[in-house]
Amino acid sequence: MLELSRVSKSFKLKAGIYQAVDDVSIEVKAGAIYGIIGASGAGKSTLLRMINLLEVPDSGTVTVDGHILTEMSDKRLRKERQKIGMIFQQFNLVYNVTVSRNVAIPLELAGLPKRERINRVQECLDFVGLTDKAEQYPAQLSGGQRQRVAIARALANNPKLLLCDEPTSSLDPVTTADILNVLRHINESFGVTVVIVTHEMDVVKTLCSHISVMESGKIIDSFSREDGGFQPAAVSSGSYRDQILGKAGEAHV
Ligand SMILES: Nc1ncnc2c1ncn2[C@@H]1O[C@H](COP(=O)(O)OP(=O)(O)OP(=O)(O)O)[C@@H](O)[C@H]1O
Repeated sequence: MLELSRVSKSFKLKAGIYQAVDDVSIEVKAGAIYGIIGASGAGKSTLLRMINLLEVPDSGTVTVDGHILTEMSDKRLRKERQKIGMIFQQFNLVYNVTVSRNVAIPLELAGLPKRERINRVQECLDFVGLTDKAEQYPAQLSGGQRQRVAIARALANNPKLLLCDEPTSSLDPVTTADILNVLRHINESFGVTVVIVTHEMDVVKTLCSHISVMESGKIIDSFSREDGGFQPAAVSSGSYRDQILGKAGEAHV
């Protein structure tokens, strides 16, 4: 479904070049919920943003659903991006328009006729349980409700892939559990592949079938709980693997 092959990204800072992502390769199978965990500054968000080319890699290739995004024209890329939804820690809603308009915006950009747009907005708001908030403004909603609007917006164009950048880091534990359930429901109901970046151990523990640990711009460990088989860590990721799996290999999702 998704393949990052030897992607790197550096930023020019006053102090010099900073290597945020360093020669990373990952493969995400269709239908997976793939977690990327690591400390602040490890390069997780930069890596995630390279999947839809919000951040253009310096080198390496990004392939989504058989299409090589890194080789596409801008026009083609805009089209392909419609198949990739994204949600953020700070929701990134448009605050001066209503909830329903927020969800409608990607449909307008995709050129969907008005009647179909209205129906699709309603479907998406129904799915996240916010039908009654359609004409409210984001500022009138709680954090969890705002993230639900962002999820509805991300789902509007029926994406095959949903990218989640610290989606629960601004939320309390109860609301976090609630949003994780919505993400699981999207994965199970629509077969949407989910890639989630987080520094919260509980998020990957409860949600993810595959996990990569990131440190200093590199993936230092990757493992899966799906088939009970775990690849040995290239470099020990110590507490992450142990805490996620319990004593290595014993825990199951
Ligand atoms: N646009 C940018 N310009 C300069 N430096 C950047 C830019 N984006 C990210 N960085 C730097 O790259 C490093 C990795 O950032 P990134 O946000 O990918 O890490 P992260 O693991 O997601 O951490 P966090 O959870 O704190 O966001 C950080 O040191 C950050 O300051």
